[in-house]
Amino acid sequence: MKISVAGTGYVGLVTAVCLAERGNNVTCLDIDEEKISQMNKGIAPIFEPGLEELMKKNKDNITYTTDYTKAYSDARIIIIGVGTPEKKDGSANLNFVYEVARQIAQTVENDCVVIVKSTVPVGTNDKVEQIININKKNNVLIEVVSNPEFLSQGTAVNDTLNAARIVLGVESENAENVLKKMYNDFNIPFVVTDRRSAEMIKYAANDFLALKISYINEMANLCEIVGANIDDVATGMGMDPRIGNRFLNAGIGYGGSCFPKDTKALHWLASFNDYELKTVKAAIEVNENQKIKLIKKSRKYYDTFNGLNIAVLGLTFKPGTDDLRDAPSLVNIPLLIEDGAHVKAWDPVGAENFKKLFPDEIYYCDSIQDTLIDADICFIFTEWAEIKNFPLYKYKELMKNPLILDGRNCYSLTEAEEAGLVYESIGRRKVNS
Ligand SMILES: NC(=O)c1ccc[n+]([C@@H]2O[C@H](COP(=O)([O-])OP(=O)(O)OC[C@H]3O[C@@H](n4cnc5c(N)ncnc54)[C@H](O)[C@@H]3O)[C@@H](O)[C@H]2O)c1
Ligand SMILES: O=c1ccn([C@@H]2O[C@H](COP(=O)(O)OP(=O)(O)O[C@H]3O[C@H](CO)[C@@H](O)[C@H](O)[C@H]3O)[C@@H](O)[C@H]2O)c(=O)[nH]1
Repeated sequence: MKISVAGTGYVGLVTAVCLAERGNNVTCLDIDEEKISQMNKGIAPIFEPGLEELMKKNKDNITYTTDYTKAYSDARIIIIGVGTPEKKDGSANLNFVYEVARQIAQTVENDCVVIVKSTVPVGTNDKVEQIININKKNNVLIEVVSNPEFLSQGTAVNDTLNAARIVLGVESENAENVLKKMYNDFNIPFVVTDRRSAEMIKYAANDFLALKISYINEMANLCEIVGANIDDVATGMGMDPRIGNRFLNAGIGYGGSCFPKDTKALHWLASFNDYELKTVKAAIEVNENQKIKLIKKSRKYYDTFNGLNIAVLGLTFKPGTDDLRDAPSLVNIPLLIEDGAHVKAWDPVGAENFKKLFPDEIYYCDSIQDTLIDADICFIFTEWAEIKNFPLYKYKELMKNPLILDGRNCYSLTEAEEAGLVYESIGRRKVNS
């Protein structure tokens, strides 16, 4: 049974490769010729641990193409994994999804099931089905199913092969059976529901996690004011199984390709339907402020960044990925530059992508040590293991002023104090203060 996947980003490519790993023949389609040419050479176009190895292992079961007729005409399952980025008003841009729907309608020659894996607002699957039915050239049955994706970047392969659940939003028994067969060898529990509920599950889950992060960040902000320590507060909260200890890391806010846009898209959808999602709105507002928290803290030490040497450790929105979408670095670094700072930065995998956006404005270093040389301040935006394990105390002499502003609580307060660093982190009381 031929499976085709539209879009070879984090979701499309990982899904395709994992389906191949479970014994399926998969065709990957993208409009980006550069990506397709790289993948045809066995190179993964994104940094995702384990992905390139699985691409190589399953190369005989995966075809890469830019030709949608070749991908769709004889496919029995087509998975849509194209982007649904944020529009200016916060709503989701569905143009890529609808374009794929039109291309499917023009080309499919057999009965087939179309799986919408992209994150889309409630009602989008209905619209995809309409577009296909209005435009289809051949007299075939094309069913549309919602099957949202829950993988996280950096652990995408493992998350797909060992997901907590597979959500199937179906409107017919046939579609349900086709999907259950495709996922049979994954041995993961199914949640079977209607299409609209499946679409809603994805947003409700992401927004809940975003809310959890904004909540702990607000608790951290209050801890700073009243003299408590967020590490201990989070530990104490997280041991209650009703709360759980994950997603309670305070910091400079959530970034990435999902939480920022999915909170705004759900809030927009609610407003469009005359309902105000107050909790989600609060999560968004808290996150916006949290992102510039370190800059605010730095004002205690400097009125201006003009002429200062600033070291930046970590550029990506989280460790384990080369993705910069909505990363706090993208908000903070322009503020530093505009104020006249000389910025040097280090990131183990994200520097190349950052260079495409800021080719000359900052200096890219090959090591953490080089970044620290002569720095007046060191900002930490991402908790890469290399940064967390770096013995700052050994290298503090390299800095002009050993002031560390840590947005990801990478070091223990005791460790930092003993090392003689001036160390500011998020939501933690200074030892003996
Ligand atoms: N990134 C994640 O961690 C993640 C996790 C779960 C769900 N999602 C959702 O999955 C969707 C995809 O996200 P992503 O991060 O993989 O996106 P991405 O931007 O990394 O990849 C999308 C790909 O689709 C391609 N594309 C655009 N139009 C196309 C067309 N007509 N035919 C074929 N390919 C086309 C683009 O060239 C690009 O390579 C989004 O809706 C996102 O919200 C993402
Ligand atoms: O305790 C925490 C956990 C995360 N974050 C931040 O939250 C953002 C998102 O992190 P994470 O959820 O690990 O990464 P994503 O790859 O964006 O994955 C999220 O978004 C995907 C896209 O929809 C979903 O599929 C995943 O389930 C969901 O976790 C990052 O900036 C993290 O630094 C925190 O600040 N504190």
